[in-house]
Amino acid sequence: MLNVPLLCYGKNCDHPPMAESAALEVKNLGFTYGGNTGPVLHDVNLRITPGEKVALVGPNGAGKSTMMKLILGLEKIQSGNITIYGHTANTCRHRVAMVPQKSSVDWSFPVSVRQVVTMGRYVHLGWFRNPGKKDREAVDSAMETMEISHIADKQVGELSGGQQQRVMLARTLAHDADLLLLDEPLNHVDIATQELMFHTIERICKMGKSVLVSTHDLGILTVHFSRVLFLDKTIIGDGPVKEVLTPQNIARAYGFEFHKGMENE
Ligand SMILES: Nc1ncnc2c1ncn2[C@@H]1O[C@H](COP(=O)(O)OP(=O)(O)OP(=O)(O)O)[C@@H](O)[C@H]1O
Repeated sequence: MLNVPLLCYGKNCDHPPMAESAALEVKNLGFTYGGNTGPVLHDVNLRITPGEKVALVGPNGAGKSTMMKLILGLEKIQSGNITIYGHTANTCRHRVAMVPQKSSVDWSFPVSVRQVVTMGRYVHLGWFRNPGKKDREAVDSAMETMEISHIADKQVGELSGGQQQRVMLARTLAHDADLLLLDEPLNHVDIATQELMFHTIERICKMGKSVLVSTHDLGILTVHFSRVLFLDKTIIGDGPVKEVLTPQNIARAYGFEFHKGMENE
C-alpha cells in the first residue's frame, strides 16, 4: 500500500499518487546542453520507492545537478521520461521540492528567513493568495524543526552557511513535498547542522516521503545511507554502499586508484 498522505495542493491536487507507483521513476533519460560537445546524461534509469532515502554520488560534472533540474522541470526533458508517483513529471511536480546547491542561490536578495520559508507554501497557495493560518503554522513548524525560529526576521544574507542551509531545508519542509531533492546540502555546514539534517531526513522518510541527496562526502554514506546511486553521465552503480563504491567504479568515475584504507569504511 502506498503510505503517502494525500496533500491538498490547491488547484494542483487533481493528481493523487497512483497505487503501487514509484515515488520517482527515470527511464532512458538523456540530456545535452545547447552548444555543449556531448551528452551530459545518457540512458539514465532509476526507481525510488516511497519512504526511501538514497544518496547520489559522482565526480564533478557527472550530471547530478542536471538530473535533479530535469526532475524538477528546471530543464526540459529531451529524451526518455520521468514519472513522479506514476504521473508524467510535468503534471506532478508540485510533489517535488529541491534544496539547490548553496552556490546557486543569490543570498544577497533582500528577504527574511520567514519569507523564504513561506515560499515553500506557494505551491499550495498560488502566487496571489495570502498565506492563511494553516500556512503560517506550517512555516512556524518548519522553522522550529530546523531550529531557526529565533532568526525568523533576519535577512538571509546575514546568516552563516549552516543557517542558510537550514533555511532552505525549512522551505522544503513547509512545502510538505513527497519527494525531496537535496543538492549537496552538506557542503560547508557544521556538524550540528549535518546531524539535524540527517535526523530530519530520517523522520520524513518514516512518514513515507522519499529523499535523494547528492554528496561528495563518501565518508557519510555507510553511516547514513543503505542505498547509493553512482552517476557518471549514466548510472554505473546502484545498491548498497559496499557494492557500489568498488575500486573499479571509483577508478572509472574519478580516474584514480582506490585508497587502500577506504575498503573497510
Ligand atoms: N547551464 C549549463 N549550460 C551548459 N553546460 C552546463 C550547464 N550546467 C551544467 N553544465 C555542464 O553539464 C555537466 C554536468 O554538470 P552538473 O552540474 O549537472 O554536474 P554535477 O554532477 O552536479 O557536478 P558537481 O558535483 O561539480 O556539482 C558539466 O560538464 C557542466 O559543465
